[in-house]
Amino acid sequence: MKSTFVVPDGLEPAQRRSDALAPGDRMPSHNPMCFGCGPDAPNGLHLDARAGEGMAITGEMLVEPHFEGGPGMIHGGILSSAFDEIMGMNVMLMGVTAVTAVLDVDFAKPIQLGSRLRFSTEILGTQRRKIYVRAVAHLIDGDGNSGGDTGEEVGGAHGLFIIVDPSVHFRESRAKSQFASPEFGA
Ligand SMILES: CCCCC/C=C\C/C=C\C/C=C\C/C=C\CCCC(=O)SCCNC(=O)CCNC(=O)[C@H](O)C(C)(C)COP(=O)(O)OP(=O)(O)OC[C@H]1O[C@@H](n2cnc3c(N)ncnc32)[C@H](O)[C@@H]1OP(=O)(O)O
Repeated sequence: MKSTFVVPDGLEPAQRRSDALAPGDRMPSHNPMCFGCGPDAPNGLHLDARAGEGMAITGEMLVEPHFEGGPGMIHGGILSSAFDEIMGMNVMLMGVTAVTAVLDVDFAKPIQLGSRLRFSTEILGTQRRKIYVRAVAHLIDGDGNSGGDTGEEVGGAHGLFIIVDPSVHFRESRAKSQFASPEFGA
């Protein structure tokens, strides 16, 4: 994978929260209408994410016909959104609220509509409020074999997430959401 994103040396290891989900458990959606993970978002990605070992998680999604960019191909913004979402969900393992400051995506290979993608993502470490995350996307083979990253690697990403106080960060916007829960300052 090619990237110009710089991960600083000397990161602190990220700490998994004591009550984090067990490996293999489905990661809950943080908002039913979230474009990335919300089950009720009508045109959303419907990413299905599972907790992994350590500071890692995995996720899967189907490249639906309405995710088209070039003829028969996924739109680059859709793949970017999927990386943003899956890395954001990864940060949930730490039990903090963080927002994306930088998203760096390597569109390594074309991805056709109808493909199934498997994401693997891991928190690399932290530095004060900064959380560095790395992800890769593989095709799942046509037999539905999602047990491992056996398919072709088609993309990669880095994310820099910044820990925020949700009661401050979402103070003005949360009234616009039907689903803002108390931790967002409701
Ligand atoms: C879809 C939205 C979901 C939101 C989720 C939130 C909570 C949900 C709960 C659970 C989450 C579960 C799943 C999440 C799923 C998906 C996640 C998607 C996340 C998003 O999609 S979210 C939307 C896009 N996102 C934004 O809407 C952010 C707009 N933005 C800002 O709100 C500010 O910009 C902020 C807060 C980022 C920083 O502002 P600030 O004032 O708090 O902090 P400050 O500037 O002091 O930076 C502190 C340190 O970060 C370094 N730093 C900052 N920016 C940098 C950059 N660009 N490059 C390199 N370093 C940077 C500084 O250099 C300093 O570093 P140092 O410690 O070394 O000094």
